[in-house]
Amino acid sequence: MGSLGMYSESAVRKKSSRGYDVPEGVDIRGRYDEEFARILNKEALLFVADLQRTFRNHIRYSMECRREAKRRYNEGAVPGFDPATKYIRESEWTCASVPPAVADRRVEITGPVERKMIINALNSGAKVFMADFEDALSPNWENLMRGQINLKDAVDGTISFHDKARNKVYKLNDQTAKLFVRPRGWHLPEAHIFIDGEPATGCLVDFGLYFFHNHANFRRSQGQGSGPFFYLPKMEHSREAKIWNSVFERAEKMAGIERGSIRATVLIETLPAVFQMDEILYELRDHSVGLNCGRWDYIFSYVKTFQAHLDRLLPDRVQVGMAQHFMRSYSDLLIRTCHRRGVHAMGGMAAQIPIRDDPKANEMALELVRKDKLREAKAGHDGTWAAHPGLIPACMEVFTNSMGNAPNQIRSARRDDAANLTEDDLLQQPRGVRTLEGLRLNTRVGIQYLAAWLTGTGSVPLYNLMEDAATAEISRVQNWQWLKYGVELDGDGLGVRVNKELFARVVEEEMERIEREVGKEKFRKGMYKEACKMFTRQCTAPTLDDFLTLDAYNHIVIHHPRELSRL
Ligand SMILES: CC(=O)SCCNC(=O)CCNC(=O)[C@H](O)C(C)(C)COP(=O)(O)OP(=O)(O)OC[C@H]1O[C@@H](n2cnc3c(N)ncnc32)[C@H](O)[C@@H]1OP(=O)(O)O
Ligand SMILES: O=CC(=O)O
Ligand SMILES: [Mg+2]
Repeated sequence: MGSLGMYSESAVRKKSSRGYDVPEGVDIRGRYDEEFARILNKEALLFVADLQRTFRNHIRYSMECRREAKRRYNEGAVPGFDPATKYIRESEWTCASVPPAVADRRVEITGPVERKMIINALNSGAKVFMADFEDALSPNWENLMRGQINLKDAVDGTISFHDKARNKVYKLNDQTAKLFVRPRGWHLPEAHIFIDGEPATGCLVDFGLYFFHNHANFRRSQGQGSGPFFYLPKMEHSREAKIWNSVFERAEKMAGIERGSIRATVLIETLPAVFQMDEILYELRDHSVGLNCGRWDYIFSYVKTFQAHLDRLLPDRVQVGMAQHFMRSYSDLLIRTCHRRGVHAMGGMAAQIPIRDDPKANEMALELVRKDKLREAKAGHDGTWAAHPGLIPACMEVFTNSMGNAPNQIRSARRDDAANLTEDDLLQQPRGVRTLEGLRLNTRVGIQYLAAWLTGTGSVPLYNLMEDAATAEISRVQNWQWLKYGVELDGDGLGVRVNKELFARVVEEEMERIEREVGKEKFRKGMYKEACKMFTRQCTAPTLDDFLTLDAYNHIVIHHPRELSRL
């Protein structure tokens, strides 16, 4: 448990906030629950408030810089390497050595912080489980607070789950995966916790509460003396990594643990960040365990960054794979950068999941996953992601065949050849066609994903693929761009220009198809109509919303006493 020594007496003064016992300046507007109150105790809230107060101006400035960069890209600029930080890219330095507890990360499973899934993931045979508050989670109050409770029980080793329908009890095995936690991105507020009259920053809430309650137990039971471990999403610049580094240092100081105990893997999943990989590792050099190719957000970011560049339109979403030159270049440069700096270069997520009712289709899906993992292992990645426990044996086999008994390829796959990759390689426009069927699929997937998200589910199987916030974003921004610029699509061999009338017809027809596919009852009870309205607005808006989940978030914020609230 943390010490309160660094905070003043007045700051810990007791004040009631809708039943919660809170420090001065903190207001909890989410539903009261006795179990939540154990997570939201005064000391933990004080720690979160301290992080918020210390870093809020830095965060605000970083978000302003994002807006400024967007303005430049929209005026025709393209991202590139920063001449001012050439010395960081060109000088020789390494990150702190990899903690033994996480030397071998050949397969990592990911999933939302849902109770049964946490147990299944920790028992899955993967080396690491990334518990997700981000792409895979709909961040409503219940999910977030239950997620914190679940993680605490997981770290304590006491987590269990009784599936009453199947009369099955879930418990942890003796051997479990190592836990990493992914807090939300910098852009998302937490509107159920106000600090000094403003919504808290979502990721500081996720990180702060998890760290406060678990650092000691984690280091004892999981980290072999180091940790806790994190994944950091959606950064666009090393200044954002610098904030995380300072957050970690402050947390270590509060906990009285050695500097460099906390370790994090940064997802390189925005286009600007690929030009900042050395700089990001440099800022986090005492706290880093590598980088990861977050390919889905990366594709989303390519469209978003080039939203106003008509000469850089993407083909249909299904055609933008890792074999495209710009994607392969990104993965190769990430491997080279990480290995030069002595840390893991993690691969990403293949979208295929097991198909239970069709063995032939299942084998084809597995084969696609194997092929993707083989490319990653041969390229020099140290491990990869799996979306489902059923994929772990295949991923494990591919990486073990490639790496043998070595825990990783940090020393053996230097990939110095990738040092020659240029800005042009990283930005090369992907090849492929844009089709009416692509517009239809984007629409069908986007609406169904949003409908699930609004009802509390952040990752879903759709058409035998995993869909989450990152994959759904591609559907949204691609539709927006095609509509905005009246792009010509291939519609069964005929050129069809996208406009509002065509899109309205596509939306109507795809809604009918969704209703047929999910059944009338589920369609009526679900939030498909609300999702359709939201998705349509986002695709037809005059300016592109930065994130799908920012608008949608307003619809899942519930303040107590019960009232729907808009930020
Ligand atoms: C772009 C990115 O950011 S990728 C990372 C973020 N995305 C994710 O993490 C997605 C994680 N995966 C998932 O959420 C799920 O696998 C889905 C939604 C894609 C598919 O879910 P379902 O259709 O419910 O899977 P299915 O019915 O086959 O599940 C079978 C069993 O596996 C379990 N399972 C499935 N996926 C996972 C997982 N990722 N972690 C742990 N357990 C899982 C289920 O809980 C179920 O357990 P049970 O048999 O004990 O009841
Ligand atoms: O977070 C992972 C991604 O692909 O996006
Ligand atoms: Mg992502």
